[in-house]
Amino acid sequence: MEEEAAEAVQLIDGEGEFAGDSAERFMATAGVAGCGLSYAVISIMGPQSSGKSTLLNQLFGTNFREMDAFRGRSQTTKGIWIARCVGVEPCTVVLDLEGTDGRERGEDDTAFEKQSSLFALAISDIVLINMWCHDIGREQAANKPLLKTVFQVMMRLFSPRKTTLLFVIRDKTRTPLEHLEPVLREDIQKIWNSVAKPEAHKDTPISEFFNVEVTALPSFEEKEEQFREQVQQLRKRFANSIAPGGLAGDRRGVVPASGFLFSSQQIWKVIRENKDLDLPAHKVMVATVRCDEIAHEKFSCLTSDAEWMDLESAVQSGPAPGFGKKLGYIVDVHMKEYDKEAIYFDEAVRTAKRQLLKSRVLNHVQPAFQKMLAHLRTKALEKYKTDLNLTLGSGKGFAASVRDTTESSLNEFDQGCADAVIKQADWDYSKILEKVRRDIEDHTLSVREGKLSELTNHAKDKLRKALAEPVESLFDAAGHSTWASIRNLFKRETEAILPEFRKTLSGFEMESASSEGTVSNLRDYARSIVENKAKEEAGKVLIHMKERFTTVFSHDKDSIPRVWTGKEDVRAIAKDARSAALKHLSVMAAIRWDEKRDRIESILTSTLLDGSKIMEVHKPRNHHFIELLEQVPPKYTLITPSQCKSVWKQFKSETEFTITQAVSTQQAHKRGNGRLPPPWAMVAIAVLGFNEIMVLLRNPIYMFLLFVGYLMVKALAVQLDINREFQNGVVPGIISISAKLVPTLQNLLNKVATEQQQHGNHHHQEAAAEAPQPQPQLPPLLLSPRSPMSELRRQHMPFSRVPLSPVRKAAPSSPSSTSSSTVSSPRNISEDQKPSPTVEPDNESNSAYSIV
Ligand SMILES: Nc1nc2c(ncn2[C@@H]2O[C@H](COP(=O)(O)OP(=O)(O)OP(=O)(O)O)[C@@H](O)[C@H]2O)c(=O)[nH]1
Repeated sequence: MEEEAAEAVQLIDGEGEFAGDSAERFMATAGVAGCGLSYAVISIMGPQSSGKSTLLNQLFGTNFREMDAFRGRSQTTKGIWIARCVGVEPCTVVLDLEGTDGRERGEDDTAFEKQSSLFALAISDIVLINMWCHDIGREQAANKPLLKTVFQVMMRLFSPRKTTLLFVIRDKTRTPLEHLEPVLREDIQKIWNSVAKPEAHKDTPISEFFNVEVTALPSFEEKEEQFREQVQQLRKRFANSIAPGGLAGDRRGVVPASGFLFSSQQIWKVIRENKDLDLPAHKVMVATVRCDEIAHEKFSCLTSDAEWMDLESAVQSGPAPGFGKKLGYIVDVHMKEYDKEAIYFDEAVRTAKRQLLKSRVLNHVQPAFQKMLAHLRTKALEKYKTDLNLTLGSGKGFAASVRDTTESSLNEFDQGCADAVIKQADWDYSKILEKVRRDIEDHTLSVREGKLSELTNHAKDKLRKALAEPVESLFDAAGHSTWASIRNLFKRETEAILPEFRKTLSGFEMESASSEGTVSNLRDYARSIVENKAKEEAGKVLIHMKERFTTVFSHDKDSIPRVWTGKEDVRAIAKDARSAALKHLSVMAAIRWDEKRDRIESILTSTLLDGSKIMEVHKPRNHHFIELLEQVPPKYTLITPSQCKSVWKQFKSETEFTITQAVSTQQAHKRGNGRLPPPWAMVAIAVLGFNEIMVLLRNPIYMFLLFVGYLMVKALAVQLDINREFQNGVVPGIISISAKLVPTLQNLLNKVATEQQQHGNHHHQEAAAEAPQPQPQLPPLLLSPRSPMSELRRQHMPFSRVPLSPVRKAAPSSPSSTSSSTVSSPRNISEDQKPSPTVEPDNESNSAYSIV
């Protein structure tokens, strides 16, 4: 089917300017750009008004402007025009050149002719040379200068393409073509020979550069019918012209269709600047520019690709499933597009440009890949944390759990990375794999540290519970076997706890040195519990010594508080009590981890206890203390020999008064029991009071009243439960009794007759003075370090009737009345003051000092 005539547009205007805009429009509408290499370019040159446009329009269905036959011969075609042939396959474009030797430009203006001829030769596969039949063989033929120009400019093309020159003889005569053609070819050869050629092409035949074809047409004006018929015949030769054997079958150096316009423009530019036209270099240049353009276009397509934009935004918020597959596909699509369009350009150029495009594309998409890896990294670490917790929770060993969980997390990460990479890139994710490995290691370390410290703390707690309180109890009851018991306790508990700890540690698969080091640290900790407790107790040694002294001194063998009746051997008791205190001191003096027997107690006894025979402490002999120092390493010394001495001195001074009190109480008791008037007084009382005694004896009423009074007092004492009231202290006792006295009395009096009540009261007062006193109780014979000595003396003096309070008092801020000690604690302790019976010593006695 015949297509509509294609619009011809101007490619180069009459001024020699390249009409880029209209040419681009032509390329777009004619659809030439997408033809690849499958297109042909034909141009026609020849004298002005030789019917070139007419021939093209008839031959290719174009609409080049033709001269109106009735207006005379003048130039109608200015510059170069272009149109797509209609109905010629493959795609064929044809260029109509301005006629040569035209009068329009003047005789001398041949520059444009040369330039347009060179241009046509450079870009065309087939060049039609239009010539009048009558010019053949003529010396002054119009086409001779044209041919000369063609051949001359051909020499300016480096590595010229092989072009088909189709001579179209117009207005053929009766002379057959077979006779005309040899003449023409002879003319052509002559002209070729006459053209100055470079040395390299001096002997090159014309056939090297040109395929020369000849055809002849009858006159369009006179034999139009025949003209049309023969044109149709000629048209057939242009079908599949580029196929082997076709008119342009052996053409060379074709520029791909998409680069045709740019190539033409550049060639025209070079020609206009009168520079040498290096076609191979030009071809590379065209390829470079076009491949760049194609690559740029494909890159833009990729960046605005909807699928890519979706993927990119998806990966911002989390790992995108199928990332590598999707991205690989997107990249592939655009790279294939590039390949498709750039395929006909110079291979080296297009490959290089492809590489550049690929790098640019990969650089563009790589941040998304990195983002994907970052998500995978986070995911792997989270998975590791969760899985490790679960595995540890299932009771598996720590090291085994770490090993298994690390492997599965890293495998998953590796798989994720492998899915995220694309085949077009050789992205290396080993570094991030290394980072994940480090993340896992860091987390493992922190968990391991936490678990180990948890285990260690747990074991420490157990040791503390097992050792601290029992050790304290052992020190409270310090004696010969205290340190042996402590050692036994230590051994038993550490042997129970440490192996269990070691077994738990085995799950961590530590190096044996490290594991043993941890166990050893724990053993040291256990020792430190004992040692610290020993130091703590050593700080309170004075208090304990005094407690020990009091326990022994103030209580008998059955732990019953002593009543100092005068029969007791205070000296022996005091010595026992001091000996007990000294024993405590000797236990607390040093830490004994080894079972070797030491002489600390015997040295202390000989230097402190035995060395203080009378009244004052003798200075211990130095060699004893030196021996003591040698017995104990400094780190195990709790109380140094000099501190022992000082503590002992303080202890003695603070217990001295207790002994004095005991002696005083004994003397008072003795006096109290033996207080009878002298015999002469008794005789005088009997003689002088004989009458009163007799009156009393003779009057039964007096006897009766006396008896009733006694009963009343007794009843009151029972009712008020005086002993119990005084157990809470003297002042509370007095207050309580005075509050209860009146109601009790009233209660009693209600039972007795009114008259007898008055007598009863009178007798009660008398009887109360003589009523048997409750069992006398001794005051506590302890000196509190916070009680001033004068106060204690006042409380224990015979004229003081107020019994000491048995209440335990804590007085942390109470100043000590004693001299300073090198042992730190005794200033702030509380002291037990056990309930003691009151005592009524008659007078002071200094004889106690003979014992101290
Ligand atoms: N004698 C003769 N005249 C022809 C033939 N073909 C066309 N013409 C006439 O020649 C004149 C010029 O025709 P064009 O086709 O415009 O010639 P042209 O070579 O394109 O002219 P320019 O483009 O101006 O150089 C017209 O008047 C045509 O009628 C032909 O085969 N023989």
